[in-house]
This record gives sequence, structure tokens and C-alpha cells, in this order.
Amino acid sequence: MSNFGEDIDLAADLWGTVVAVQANFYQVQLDSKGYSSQEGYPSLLCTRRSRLKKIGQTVMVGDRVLVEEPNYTDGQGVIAEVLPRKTELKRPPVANADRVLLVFALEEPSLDVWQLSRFLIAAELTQLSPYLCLNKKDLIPTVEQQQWRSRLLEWGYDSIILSVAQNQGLEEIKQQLAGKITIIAGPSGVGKSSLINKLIPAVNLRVGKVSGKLQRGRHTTRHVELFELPSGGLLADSPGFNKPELECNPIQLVRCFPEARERLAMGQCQFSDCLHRDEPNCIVRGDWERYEHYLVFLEDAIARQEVLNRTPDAESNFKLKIKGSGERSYEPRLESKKYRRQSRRSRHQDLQTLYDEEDW
Ligand SMILES: Nc1nc2c(ncn2[C@@H]2O[C@H](COP(=O)(O)OP(=O)(O)OP(=O)(O)O)[C@@H](O)[C@H]2O)c(=O)[nH]1
Ligand SMILES: [Zn+2]
Repeated sequence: MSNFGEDIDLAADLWGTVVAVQANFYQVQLDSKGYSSQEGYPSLLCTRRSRLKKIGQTVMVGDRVLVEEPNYTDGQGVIAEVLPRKTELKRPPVANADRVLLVFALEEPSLDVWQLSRFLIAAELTQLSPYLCLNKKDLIPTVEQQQWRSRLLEWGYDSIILSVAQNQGLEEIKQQLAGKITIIAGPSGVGKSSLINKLIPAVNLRVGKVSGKLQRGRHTTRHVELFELPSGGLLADSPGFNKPELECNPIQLVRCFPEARERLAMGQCQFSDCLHRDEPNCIVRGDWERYEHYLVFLEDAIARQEVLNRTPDAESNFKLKIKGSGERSYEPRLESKKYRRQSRRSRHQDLQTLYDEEDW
């Protein structure tokens, strides 16, 4: 019987959120209903009903699920139903995320505007609103901090300037994250782990100063996990990748720039399929800082599109390579890790497991 005694209404439906997935097991954090906060909300290790498997219903981190047969003594249960997802991210695989918390450092590593632009566009493509944090303010003078903030405001993004190391700006972030599912992203070394450790002291992620090999190890972490924030809300670490791929078609790209959206809201280009390069009477082309970024990312998107048009299955067979010189080319993926793994594994392994364990 239950450890939680009289508090539980066994007749009521039990709902919760999947916070971790490993193989065919799902860690479900139950909703607060029926428990006092001192007890902590129980989380149960669940399997999913075979009926769900049969109908091809996958279960992802972030999913809202109905739990049956709870066994509080052993901490186990069964997922009987999955609510339709509000949002679904592929990388990292998370359902129902509300926003992306983008972390960059003002210094060490110094802020690279092209990299920031790329991350912002990747965040825009997820349709989740990006929330931008500039960390390590202790390393640059106040005047420069403000210059960065104004510059990014021109791009259409407000940012919060903080120092995780000096505990500055953390309260504001806590407020922003309360009650939401947030994905944390950003390049390596900017202080993401340090920030998570400060927000959720119980987590204790490894911070910085990790050797090259180990570092890569962390970045290929195969399972995503949602960490519960003490003040409510869930946070997912997306293992650092320095260069998110921008999977968008050329026409879509312009919508990822707030500066361009603003221009398009005020009028329209002469041609409805304007790519905003050298077409006559284009309302987007002009004197805004990131117009140059737009043009370069547009070339990428066009090159990508051309490859996709040539080979129907190109998305999985080609990889965009960008050399230091900026030269771009598509290289065939000879044997992706996914295929290698798959071949070593039993044919009966279900898709969900492969999905869970795919490197992204
Ligand atoms: N000066 C300063 N250093 C910081 C601050 N926040 C984090 N650091 C340091 O920056 C380094 C990298 O921090 P991490 O938290 O490991 O960065 P990360 O973004 O998780 O990096 P990856 O694990 O590579 O993705 C560590 O040495 C931290 O101590 C800050 O506010 N100021
Ligand atoms: Zn145009």
C-alpha cells in the first residue's frame, strides 16, 4: 500500500510528466495533487501499456501521461495514455517545451555574433520563444555589457546579463522559468552546467575543465532529462553543440529574423516569392546589421534545398560541411552512427528505443 497514506485519492486519475526516458522505461513525475509539498511529489518508474505500443504511440520526455497501477512502495506504474503534444522538438527530443533559454558568454569564450545568430535562428525554427542570457558579466566592463544589450535589442532580442559565478541575475531567470518547460542551449563553455547547478543545487552537473574526450562524452549524452526546478517548472539540458544545423527552406528563413519580420509587417516586397537579395522593390533588404547574416544563411538554405531536390532521401544521406574559409559543401554520410548501432542491435528492438538512444 501507499507510503503516502490518506492523502491519496485512489479513485482519481493520476497525471504526471515524463522527466526521463531510458530504453522502455519512463520516469514520471506525478502532479502535485494530493500531496503536501514537504513530502515531495513522488515519481514513478513506468512502462507503457502494450496497447500504446501497438498503436505506435511513442512516449517522450515532456509528455503528459495518465498513470495506472501506481505502486508507491516500489515506485512503479504503467503509462496508460499520452496527451496530445503542444510542441515537439527533435533535438533534443522533448515534448511540450515552452521556451528555449539561450546561454552565451560575454567573454571566455568571447561572444561570436555569427554563432549567436545561428543559435537564435535555430531557436526561432523550433517556434519556441528564445530567452537570451549573456553570462560572465564579471569579465567585461559595464559599458561594454550595455553595448551588447543595445546591439541585441537592435536585432529584436532583449537579453538578461548575468554572472552565474557571482550569483547575479539568477532570481530573474528563476522567475522566467517558473511553471514552464524550458530547454537550455548554447555553445560549450558558456556556463550552462554552472547555471543549472545554481538553479537546481541537487543536480550537481559536472562543470568545465573536462578533458577533450570526456567533454565529447558529455555532449553525446543520449538521454535527455528534465530537471525539476525548486520553484516549479522543468529544465532540460541540451548537450552542447557549437553549430546547430539550420533545417529550413530558403523562403522560411526570413521569418527567423525579427528585424525582417518588422520590415515585412510594415509593407511587402514586389514579388511574393522574393528571397530579399537583389530583387527590385524588396522591403527586407537594407541597412540592418544582420542582413549580412541573412544572406549567408540564405545561401546555406538554398544549397541545402538543392541537395534535397536532387535526392529525395538526401536529408539523411548528406551532411553540410562548412570549412574555415566559409566554403560550403555537402558530403555524403557514408555510415551514420545510427545505422551502425542499429545493425549491431537486435532487429526486435522497438523504434522508440532507437529514437531515445540516437545521438543528436
Ligand atoms: N568568470 C566566470 N566564469 C564562469 C561563470 N559561469 C561559469 N563560469 C566558468 O565557465 C566554465 C564553463 O562552465 P560550464 O558550466 O561547464 O559551461 P557549459 O556551458 O556547461 O559548457 P559545456 O559543458 O561545454 O557545454 C567553468 O570554468 C565555469 O566555472 C561566470 O559567471 N563568470
Ligand atoms: Zn524582398
